[in-house]
Amino acid sequence: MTIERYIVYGAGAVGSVVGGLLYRAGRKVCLMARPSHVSAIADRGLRLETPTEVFTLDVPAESSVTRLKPSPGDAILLSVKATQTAAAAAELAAHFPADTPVFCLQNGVANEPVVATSFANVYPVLVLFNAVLPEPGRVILTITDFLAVGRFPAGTDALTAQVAADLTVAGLPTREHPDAMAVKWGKLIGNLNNALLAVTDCYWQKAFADPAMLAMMRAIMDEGLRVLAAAGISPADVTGRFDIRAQVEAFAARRLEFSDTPPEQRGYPSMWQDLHFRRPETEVDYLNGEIVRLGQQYGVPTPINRALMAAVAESIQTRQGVGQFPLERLQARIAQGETAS
Ligand SMILES: NC(=O)C1=CN([C@@H]2O[C@H](COP(=O)(O)OP(=O)(O)OC[C@H]3O[C@@H](n4cnc5c(N)ncnc54)[C@H](OP(=O)(O)O)[C@@H]3O)[C@@H](O)[C@H]2O)C=CC1
Ligand SMILES: CC(C)(CO)C(=O)C(=O)O
Repeated sequence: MTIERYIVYGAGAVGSVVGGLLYRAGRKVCLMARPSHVSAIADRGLRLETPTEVFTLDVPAESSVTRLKPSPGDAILLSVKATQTAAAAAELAAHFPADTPVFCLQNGVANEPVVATSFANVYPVLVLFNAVLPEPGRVILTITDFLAVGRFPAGTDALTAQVAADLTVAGLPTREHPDAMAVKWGKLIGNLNNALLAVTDCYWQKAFADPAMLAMMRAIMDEGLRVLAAAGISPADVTGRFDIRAQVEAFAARRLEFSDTPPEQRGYPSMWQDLHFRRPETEVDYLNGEIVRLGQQYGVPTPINRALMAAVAESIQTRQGVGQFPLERLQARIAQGETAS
């Protein structure tokens, strides 16, 4: 099979960037998005802002899959939050044949197994860029790095090669990886910090310029790595620079450069966006929650990730948005948890 059309299911921040750039590169694309985003795109086009360019795209967008006629060259790029994966997979399975390839452009490690119960060809995709959808019809790509794609549960094939090539031509450098789930475990360790930045109201560049935030990020990731080691899970090193501690050090060395990031270039993690936009839920159960559950199973204490989960849950419950737990408050909560356990 050759992919002839990309259907982006759940075109929010990530899906709009990927779908928009693929469309701009001449690929056939349809975004499946919420009605407000679809009508803004129909009225004014999709405004895509990257660190170097701003352009508007008349990319096709629909709010229901029932408006699409399935075709043998279709591939689905799934970019809903992990909390929405089961519902998305059920809707997709009712409309598309079971051999339709589904690429999971999502964080966490729980999406692919769910999608694989309905679809035979499932592909984990590592997304290492930051995007924000501040309002319907407008998406901002703030920090760009690279993507990686493989088959689920393992391997690569002709479609991973095509997707890597298509995304790379579109301006999103993408490599194939034979153990993409191990790559996703590695990404999950970094994503444990999403909760920290959300509850302290911080963006990536500022966090990497702040020694106290760096120390906390390291403690969060170390706890996660201890749990994975006990569980026998080896997160993959995709870049050759994926020693997480070394990365933190490297970022620390760029402190001055990062401490002066203009507002439009600030990278806020997806969970910060969830709290900021007062969304009803976050992915915390699929990120820090994985570590807490595995820690429980393998007898590794996880007071830091537990405290982060509780802080995110409390922020959602009170609907007070980001920044409800400045670092000192969070540290006090962690200490309380350590004493209690
Ligand atoms: N943003 C980022 O920088 C990055 C995010 N990621 C990961 O990528 C994934 C997507 O994140 P992100 O793009 O930020 O999330 P968003 O919430 O911005 O995008 C998901 C979109 O899908 C929509 N949606 C859900 N169900 C449907 C449906 N049935 N039909 C149409 N639209 C639907 C949601 O609408 P609604 O909100 O109304 O439910 C939302 O607009 C997550 O797993 C995230 O962790 C990975 C790397 C970077
Ligand atoms: C890549 C990164 C860390 C970008 O913020 C992300 O995965 C997220 O926001 O969820």
